[in-house]
Order: sequence, then C-alpha cells, then structure tokens
Amino acid sequence: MIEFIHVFKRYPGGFDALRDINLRIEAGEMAFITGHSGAGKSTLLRLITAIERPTRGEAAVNSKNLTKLPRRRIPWFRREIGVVFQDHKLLFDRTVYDNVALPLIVTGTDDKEIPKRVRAALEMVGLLDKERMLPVTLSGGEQQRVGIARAVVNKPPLLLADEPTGNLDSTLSDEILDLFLDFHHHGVTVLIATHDLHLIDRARRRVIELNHGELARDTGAKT
Ligand SMILES: Nc1ncnc2c1ncn2[C@@H]1O[C@H](COP(=O)(O)OP(=O)(O)OP(=O)(O)O)[C@@H](O)[C@H]1O
Repeated sequence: MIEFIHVFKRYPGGFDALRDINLRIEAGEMAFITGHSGAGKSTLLRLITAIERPTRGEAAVNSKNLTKLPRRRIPWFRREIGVVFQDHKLLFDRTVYDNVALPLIVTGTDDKEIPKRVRAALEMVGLLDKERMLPVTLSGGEQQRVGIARAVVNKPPLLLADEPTGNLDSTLSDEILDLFLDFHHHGVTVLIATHDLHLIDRARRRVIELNHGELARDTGAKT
C-alpha cells in the first residue's frame, strides 16, 4: 500500500525534514509513526497524501507513483485515503450528518446513496442518534468520532490519522483506538502518527519511529 525508497524531503529554506526513508507497508497492515516533536511524522503523512512531494527518492501509495503523479490526478488519488486530524476540522455550522456527508457530496456520490452511506458510517462510530446535532454540542470524544466517520464514509482502503487522541483522556483514547482496530480488522490499512505511548503499547502493532527525519526504529521492517 505504501512504499518509500530512499525518500528525502527538504523544505524551501534547506531544512531536511526526512532523510533517506525506506519503508514498506502492506495493504491491511496497521502501524504507528512516532518520534519527538519535529521528527518528521506530519511530513511523512503529507507525502503520503501528496500535499508535499519527495525531494529525492521513490514513493508509491496505492500503486500510484507519487513522484510522477500529475497534479490533476491528485483529487482522484486522495479519494482512496481517509484522514483524521487531531482538531477534527469539522464544520461547526453544519450538523453531524452534513459533516459526514461532505466527502460524498464533493465526490459526486448519487443522492440516493448518501443517506445510506452516512448512516452506515455514523453507526460504525456509535453516533447514529446524534446525526441532527451540531458538533459544538458534542463532547471531544464524540467530535473525534464524527471526524472518523467522515474519514471512512468513502470507504477508503487507507486511513491516516495525525495525533487522533491528542486532546482526549485515556478512556476516550482507548475508544478511538478500538475504532481504528475495527477498521484494521475489516481490511483497511491504518497509519497513525502519535506521541501517545499508551496508545502504542495497547495496540501492539508495528511501530515506526522517526528521529530528526531519519528512520530510527521499525518493528515491522522486513530484512
Ligand atoms: N512547510 C514547512 N517549511 C519549512 N519547514 C517545515 C515545514 N513543515 C515542517 N517543517 C519542519 O520540518 C520538521 C518536521 O516537521 P513535522 O511537522 O513533520 O514534525 P512532526 O514530527 O509531525 O512534529 P509534531 O509532533 O510537533 O507535529 C520540523 O523541524 C518543522 O519545523
């Protein structure tokens, strides 16, 4: 699903955020990316979603070569990737239903399909009874679950999360982890960038650690 070969990312100004990253993540795997603040975790996710391009090296996601992907193909490429953010990025003047429906509307899903798909996603995260509420009336954990429903409503084969439990206490974090484990058990490839060692310990999955832009540890690397 993801393959990086000798990937470097240098930001304008000359800072090397990633250096010589070699990484292979199979379809259906679940892995955590960890490392100190500034280690390059978000940069790695930005390369995977084609927000940034590698400066050197070869990178492929879902069989698409990211170094060669034409700009006009990027929206199509991104339909295959669900992204969960620490701060949810919900629209606060729209209901839970509308927030989750948004990716379907953007991708031109048939109107008749939309309610079915939105409710299936809300059911997966246990929020079916909150579809008419505004996000501001929900707890932090519930808001994060709306963000997850929105990320999976298009049924992407790849789910990325950047500090998804950053603002949550440990009980709520465990609930969010259980959701990610569920998606993983249903065959979705899941990649989570986090500082949360409790989360990583509990999940018992592959850990990829970055240190100053270099791969310091990969418990799942094949030799
Ligand atoms: N657009 C940019 N231009 C220049 N430098 C950047 C840019 N984005 C990130 N950096 C630098 O690249 C390095 C890696 O940043 P990145 O956001 O990937 O780290 P991170 O591991 O996700 O950190 P955190 O845990 O604090 O979010 C940092 O030193 C950061 O200052």
